[in-house]
Amino acid sequence: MAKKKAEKEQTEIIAEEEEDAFKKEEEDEEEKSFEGLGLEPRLIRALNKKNIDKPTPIQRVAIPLILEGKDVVARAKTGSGKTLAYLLPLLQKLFSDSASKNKQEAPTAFILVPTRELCQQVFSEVMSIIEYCRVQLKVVQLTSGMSTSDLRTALAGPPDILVSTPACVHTCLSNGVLQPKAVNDSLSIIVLDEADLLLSYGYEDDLKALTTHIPKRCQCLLMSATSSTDVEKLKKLILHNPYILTLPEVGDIKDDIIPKNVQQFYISCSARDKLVHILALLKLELVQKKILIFTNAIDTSYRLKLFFEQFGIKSAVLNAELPQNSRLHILEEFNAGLFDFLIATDDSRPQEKDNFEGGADTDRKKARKYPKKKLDAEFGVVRGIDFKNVHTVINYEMPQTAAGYVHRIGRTGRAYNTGASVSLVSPEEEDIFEDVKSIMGENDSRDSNFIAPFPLLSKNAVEALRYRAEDVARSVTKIAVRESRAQDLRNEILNSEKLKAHFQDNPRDLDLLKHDKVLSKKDPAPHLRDMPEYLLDPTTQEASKIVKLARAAMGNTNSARRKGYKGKLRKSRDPLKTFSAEASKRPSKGGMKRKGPLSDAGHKRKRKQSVE
Ligand SMILES: Nc1ncnc2c1ncn2[C@@H]1O[C@H](COP(=O)(O)OP(=O)(O)OP(=O)(O)O)[C@@H](O)[C@H]1O
Repeated sequence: MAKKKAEKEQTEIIAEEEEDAFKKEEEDEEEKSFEGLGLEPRLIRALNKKNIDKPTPIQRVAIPLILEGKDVVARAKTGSGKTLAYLLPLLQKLFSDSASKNKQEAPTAFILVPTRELCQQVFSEVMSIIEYCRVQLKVVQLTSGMSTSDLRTALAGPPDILVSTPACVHTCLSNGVLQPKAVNDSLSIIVLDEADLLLSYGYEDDLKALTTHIPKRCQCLLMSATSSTDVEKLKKLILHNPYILTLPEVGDIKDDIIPKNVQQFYISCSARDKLVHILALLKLELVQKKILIFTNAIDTSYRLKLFFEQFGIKSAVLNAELPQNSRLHILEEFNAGLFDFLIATDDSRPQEKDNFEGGADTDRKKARKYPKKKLDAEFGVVRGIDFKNVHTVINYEMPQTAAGYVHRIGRTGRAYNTGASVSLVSPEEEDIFEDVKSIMGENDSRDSNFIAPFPLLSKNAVEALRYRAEDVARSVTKIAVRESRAQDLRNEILNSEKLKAHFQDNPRDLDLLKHDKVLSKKDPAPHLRDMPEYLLDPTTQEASKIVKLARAAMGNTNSARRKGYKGKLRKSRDPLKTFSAEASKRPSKGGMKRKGPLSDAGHKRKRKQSVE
């Protein structure tokens, strides 16, 4: 009897402990949810509609602090969700302010970004949330092409949120469209997004002109992917409130800025052989779509486009030379999944200082070695642009700095998605590749940033395509490239005006023009478009099949993407982690941590049952 009583007591204690642990887990879970961060139901419903259900680490830390009114300096990896980290609390504040709003003469919130593309991106993001929330907030974006009367019209009202580059705000202050006193009276929150770029894009004077009018009570937020002396400078320039917080999860190590869920690979080959290698990657489908290819020069991107066309691969180019409306449209179409291959040239910023601790000097030296032409100071193909659902980034040419590399590969593996990057490295690019490797960490540390040789492409597969690739490459002459580039530019300039007018009337309409249209007059020859079986190396064919299976398993198809489906890569199905065309010498590399066979939820249910 006594034994039975003791046993019962023991069971009760265990049950209580289990219950406590369960409660704590539930509390932790709640804290990890958007509700637990103090966001209001309208915003959470809007997030659900966008298929966003749980906050990223930066959002978890930043949102409560911003809601409390703290100044925040947030440094977090590319693609970690910094935009929503400041937008959600900013909107919540404006929702509650709008109820008690007095007559204002200037916007309540400024969001300053370094490029027009980012203006558009942030503007669209704010608009989509506001629409889902069904609240009456006015948001405007300013672009440098706007006349004084356009600016005056845009700011009439005034809007609640202004999204702009610092230069446009400065213009408005100088020409009286914005009154300094009104700014001082109305401004209650200012965000500097991609803060590390604002100074290197030459906005220092514009920001200085604005800071004198920022009231002391104004909450200031600085968001940045890298830490740099420029961010420090900005902190001193803009942050009034002495309570400055650097988020605890962000340390000073370089790992912090490199997405861990991007598997990085390289292929060593001569500069000349890059064409046949990239052809093999795409034609044999060894990398998953959508694919963003980077080149350092615009001519190279057209050369690639013309080359791909001969093999029936349709792609679009994106560069600083194209008119702004075309660029925005190309980005929107690519993001909507209307085409799968985008060739971007990101060589347009002459004065960017990419600062990594320890890497800055080398980076700058390298950058100086390659003089750059100024094309459009506000254009940023890479920095901060949210290319949606890019699974693979290919560096056809290595970027000129290690920081450039990080920002390029940060275009994949965004938020909770996974991705891969493949860099084609010629002997001339070994120096920069060494710099990149030194930032990524050493080979033997086997950490997730390690860049591995690409495992799926065998030598035989490359050789089988060589004859065709070289033959086609010869036909893509410098003259052909120049003509196509000029023709494309002429078309895009004409289209740009059409796009402008059209978008004014139909802001959500995308399917107007095709940017992945063919440049050459010749149709691809059937023997190039459809690779004959005998040319396909059996090992690589096997690899290709597995990549296709993985894509199907992940739901990573065009139609699925268009429906907004976000496939989550499972490590076990990822051929890059399980397969090697060159006999599997390398063990697979760790990417994102996967949950065990029993998910947290499963555990919880089981435990609860045992308690009951
Ligand atoms: N909590 C979340 N869950 C899932 N997806 C999210 C979440 N938060 C943001 N995202 C998505 O992740 C992508 C990247 O977000 P965002 O552009 O804000 O990253 P970032 O940190 O600003 O990157 P960068 O430094 O490159 O600008 C976007 O498509 C965004 O919609």
